[in-house]
Amino acid sequence: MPTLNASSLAKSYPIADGELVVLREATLQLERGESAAIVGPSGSGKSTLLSILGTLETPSTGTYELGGAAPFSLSEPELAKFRSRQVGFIFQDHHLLPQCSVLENVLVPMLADGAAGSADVERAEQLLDRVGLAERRHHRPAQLSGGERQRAAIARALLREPTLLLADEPTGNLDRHTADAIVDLLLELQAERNAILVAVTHSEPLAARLQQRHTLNDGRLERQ
Ligand SMILES: Nc1ncnc2c1ncn2[C@@H]1O[C@H](COP(=O)(O)OP(=O)(O)OP(=O)(O)O)[C@@H](O)[C@H]1O
Repeated sequence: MPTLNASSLAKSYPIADGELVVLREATLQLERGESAAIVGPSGSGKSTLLSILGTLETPSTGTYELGGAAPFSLSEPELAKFRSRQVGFIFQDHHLLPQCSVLENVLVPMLADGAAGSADVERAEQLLDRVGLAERRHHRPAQLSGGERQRAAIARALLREPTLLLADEPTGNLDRHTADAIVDLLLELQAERNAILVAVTHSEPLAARLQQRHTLNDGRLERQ
């Protein structure tokens, strides 16, 4: 069984005169260490698929297993713990908390289990060192450049050594040079940790560097 095993995922939302079908058929299988790009036109369901893989949304039909577990059969509190341990999220807009320092932001994934301990702080500091932000750990996100904020977001996503890294347009707000450096860093860290990476992107340079390429068209996912 592959580590990530998504089979015939579909998602629809109720609307006034029936239902809106956003995802019709998405099947995706990835082993640890593998990466996939999800490309497709705006509104084709890419973010919806990513939300299901990240267990933030439940599919209407289909099955999903990650690391041998079936997350959608867990209770809500168990699912929240599963998600914080197994999935790291990187968004286009970094989603860092503006009132917290970079170090505090990197520790946010520990909050699902209560407070962060001294070993967590040590790991967060090592990660910040690894992403080149050691000197910036007590700064607020507003004091960082766009590329530095994305480095902090990558460190946060990796803190719990998740099985799955999900990235939604991770280079969307960056210039080409900064974007290339962020992709380099992301792929290096993914390889070091043997994690799965799934990235939704309109960026051809990013998609070209991932192993699998899938296109979503009108809610149907096809491997190319
Ligand atoms: N909670 C919701 N309720 C109703 N419709 C929704 C909901 N979430 C998404 N949709 C609709 O589902 C469709 C697909 O949205 P989604 O954000 O997954 O597309 P996308 O491919 O990621 O688009 P983009 O590239 O523009 O971000 C859109 O028409 C959107 O309006």
